Amino acid sequence: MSEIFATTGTIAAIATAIVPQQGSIGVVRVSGTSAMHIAQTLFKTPGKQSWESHHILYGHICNPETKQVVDEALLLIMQAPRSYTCEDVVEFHCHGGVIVVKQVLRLCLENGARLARAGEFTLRAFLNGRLDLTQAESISDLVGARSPEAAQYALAGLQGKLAHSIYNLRAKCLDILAEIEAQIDFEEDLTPLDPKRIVRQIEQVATDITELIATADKGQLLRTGLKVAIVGRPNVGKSSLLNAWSQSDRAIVTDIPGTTRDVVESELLLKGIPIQVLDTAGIRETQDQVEKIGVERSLKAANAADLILFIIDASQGWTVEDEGIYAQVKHYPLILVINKIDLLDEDQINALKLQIQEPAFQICTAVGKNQGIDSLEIAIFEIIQLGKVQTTDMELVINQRQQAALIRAKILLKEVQTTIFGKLPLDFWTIDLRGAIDALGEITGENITESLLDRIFSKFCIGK
Ligand SMILES: Nc1nc2c(c(=O)[nH]1)N(C=O)[C@@H](CNc1ccc(C(=O)N[C@@H](CCC(=O)O)C(=O)O)cc1)CN2
Ligand SMILES: Nc1nc2c(ncn2[C@@H]2O[C@H](COP(=O)(O)OP(=O)(O)OP(=O)(O)O)[C@@H](O)[C@H]2O)c(=O)[nH]1
Ligand SMILES: [Mg+2]
Repeated sequence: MSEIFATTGTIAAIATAIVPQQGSIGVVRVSGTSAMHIAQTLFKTPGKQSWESHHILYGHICNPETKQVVDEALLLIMQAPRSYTCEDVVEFHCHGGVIVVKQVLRLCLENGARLARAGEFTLRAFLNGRLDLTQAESISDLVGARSPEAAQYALAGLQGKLAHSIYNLRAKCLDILAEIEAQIDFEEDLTPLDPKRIVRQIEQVATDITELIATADKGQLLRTGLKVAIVGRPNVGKSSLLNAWSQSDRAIVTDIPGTTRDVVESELLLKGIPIQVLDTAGIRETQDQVEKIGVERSLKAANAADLILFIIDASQGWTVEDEGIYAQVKHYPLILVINKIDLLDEDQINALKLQIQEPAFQICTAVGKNQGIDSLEIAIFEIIQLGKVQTTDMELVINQRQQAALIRAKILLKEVQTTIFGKLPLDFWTIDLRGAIDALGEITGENITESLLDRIFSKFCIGK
């Protein structure tokens, strides 16, 4: 057994974010058989207080060797199995900042604990049966959530919504498997299986799996967000767009072409999806050394973006320069932003629109007047949902690991159906069905390898 499976030993870590000279309270968490002993060694209470589970004690944390007081603090005791890890847990609630919590952690390490690895508290919670793997992953998502919506989905996962669906699907597969195996073992005594019914049952499971798979894109968007680059020739209103959209004065706006020299970033949320907006230097042929580098950076930003907002100045029409830039970026997901429409009347706008056939997604704005941001957001939403199953009514989202396992399960279920249609012997039906059951078990952690656990939990932060 590798070390990651070892739940022996008492672990300790700082559980709160540590920021020098900040944070009013800092928590050091200890879990394992020596936790209570460590607390009793380090924590001195005035008078008599009861050391009971789920009680908080007031006192002082002292260095047992020097008798020096390190902090005035609170101690929270949670005795096994009624704790996060299902082990004995004690928490020292100290004063914040870095110095005190580090001293307290060190005292714990000097008195019988070892430093916890990343995710080790949650790993123990998983190994001791408090959480399944999807719930453990949700904790990591909850801590890392970048929007309230993302946090809400993570919480749904923590409460077992996904685990529940997967258990149900796996149970259905197990029922089908049991029926086939009974048929193999007691062929003479049982009425023959109806292949059509089995195929139908498998189809139902596969359909449910497909629905779950469709939530992965949304999960991915909520987790990693979207990188959006604004590109176009100088003076079309790129920086004005960044400012209007992020409701800030992040970028400098002037009527001098070539104002923006470097990539300017701003973060915003669109229905819970974190969006990193990059304003770039206007693209043009230039002899200016600094501007040249800026233009290179613009193209690089466009390259690295998930989506490009290609912006033109409506009052100038679709120019040769626009055409040139468009040729360089048209193979990316792209929205054409026709800006400064306040300078045109309706007929002129319509004429311009007729002239521009290409990009499928076009919007008209006057970002200098704060107009059109709503249509931009609608267009973005359309482009990222394009061609995908509507997932808004699903109250859960899956991650890429879960998606990979579900895709494997689905492929194997299709194989089972092919086997049944091919009239192969019953033994053959069970092979891929077992494979699908294993793939589903990998999601919840019923069927899991060490290296997979290692990969999942090492992504956590220390103390979680
Ligand atoms: N101070 C502190 N806050 C925290 C945590 C923690 O470990 N410490 N958590 C950690 O991430 C989260 C809460 N998770 C927890 C889950 C279970 C138990 C627990 O003691 N459960 C027992 C008792 C329940 C009861 O009395 O009914 C149990 O389920 O048996 C504690 C915290 C968020 N806030
Ligand atoms: N009338 C009108 N003017 C606008 C609009 N948007 C931007 N402008 C003006 O256009 C000029 C250029 O705007 P910027 O946002 O600096 O343009 P840019 O594309 O970032 O320019 P560079 O950084 O030089 O590439 C400024 O004078 C803006 O006030 C708009 O919607 N309507
Ligand atoms: Mg600019």
